[in-house]
Amino acid sequence: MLTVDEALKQILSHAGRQPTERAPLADVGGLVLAEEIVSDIDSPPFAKSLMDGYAVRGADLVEGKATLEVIGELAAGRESTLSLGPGTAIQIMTGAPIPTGADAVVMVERSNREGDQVHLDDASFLPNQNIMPRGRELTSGQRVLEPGWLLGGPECGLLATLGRVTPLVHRRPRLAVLATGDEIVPPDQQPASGQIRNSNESTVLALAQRAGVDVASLGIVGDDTRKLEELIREGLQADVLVLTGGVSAGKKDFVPEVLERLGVAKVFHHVALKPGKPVWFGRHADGLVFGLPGNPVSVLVCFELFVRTALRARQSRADALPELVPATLTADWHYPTRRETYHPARMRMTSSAWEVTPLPWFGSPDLCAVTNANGLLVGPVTDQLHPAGSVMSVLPLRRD
Ligand SMILES: Nc1nc2c(c(=O)[nH]1)N[C@H]1C(S)=C(S)[C@@H](COP(=O)(O)OP(=O)(O)OC[C@H]3O[C@@H](n4cnc5c(N)ncnc54)[C@H](O)[C@@H]3O)O[C@H]1N2
Ligand code: MOO
Repeated sequence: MLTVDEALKQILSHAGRQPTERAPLADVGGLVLAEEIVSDIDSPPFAKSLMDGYAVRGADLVEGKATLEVIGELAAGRESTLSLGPGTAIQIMTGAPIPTGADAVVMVERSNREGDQVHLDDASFLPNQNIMPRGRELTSGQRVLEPGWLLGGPECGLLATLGRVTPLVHRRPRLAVLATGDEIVPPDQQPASGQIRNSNESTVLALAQRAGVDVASLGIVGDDTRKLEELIREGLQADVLVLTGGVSAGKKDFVPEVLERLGVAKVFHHVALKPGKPVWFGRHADGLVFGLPGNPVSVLVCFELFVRTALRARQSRADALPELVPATLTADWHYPTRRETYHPARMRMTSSAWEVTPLPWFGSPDLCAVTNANGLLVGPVTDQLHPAGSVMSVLPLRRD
């Protein structure tokens, strides 16, 4: 059986790429850039004042002191026609262009104005202070963003600075989810004897929405190959189709055979993972299909490990793989397991490191325990006890 690491490598190599498109800057937050961005401007475009105060010639100040004649005023947004001669100052606002002749700005708090005269007293005065030179942030011709970068606040702000209002991005992935199983009923229904409500769809939709993906729900299909085929066909229109249930060894576990019959090429089935062992992954012409085991925590773990990685890889993100963090066990943990286990846990940052405490948990159907978790503690294959103080790996569960 594949290990989790081997399965992740398979996902990276089969993920494919989302097509690229130009999108309005207002819509690209959370998407991934697909072009190199080279600045065609200097920023700031002119030397500007970083403070409200007086533009001066450093040579006029002795130990930060001078009395100067104020010859004008400069607000941000105005171009300066004034120039500074010996013994003069110009009142200037933050963001305004530095006038010719000035080489420092003294903050207004260090001044005392009397009519056209200003007395300056700035004990910490330094030449060139409070001026941001032209091109200090970036210069024309400088490469500022690379393909594969996630567009967050600073990146979108920088694109706006450069006037790049329709950047080339990887199209937002579309994910469709289909829950399978005769016993599953919609959450707004009262389950009859032997039935349970569909929790997996809501779990997957919420995780996918938070991952910045467009989502569609295909509802529930019973264990009926003809109906399954029909709905899977519809689901294959999405970039990523996620099915839940019907992938293990039961007599009605039809999902793998129907997928293969519809031309989805199996990449793997079964990973040495708990929960989530029967997970199925395949690809077709334009997209990917995950058959997640029906148990609710298997769905969560497989989404965090595999679906999220695929979504990131399809957008060419360099950080596609799950990022585990080291954390110190707060108490002895005896968890003998023959499959690498992702166990609900609470992480806490101390002054110097992460600590982790496994939570009480009754296995893959126990979703309730996970609502208290902020991480999945990785239990390696072992029958040995992990003593308190051991450094373990944890997969953080981000809720923001
Ligand atoms: N003989 C074997 N039996 C099982 C194996 C195995 O290797 N050999 N694997 C076990 C493991 S591990 C898991 S996990 C489950 C997964 O099985 P399936 O993917 O076929 O899932 P189902 O049997 O359809 O459902 C499992 C469980 O989850 C509940 N479920 C299903 N869908 C939903 C939903 N949408 N919302 C909430 N709960 C759902 C379902 O009622 C079952 O209780 O197989 C083991 N068996
Ligand atoms: O792997 Mo199953 O997901 O243990 O419950």
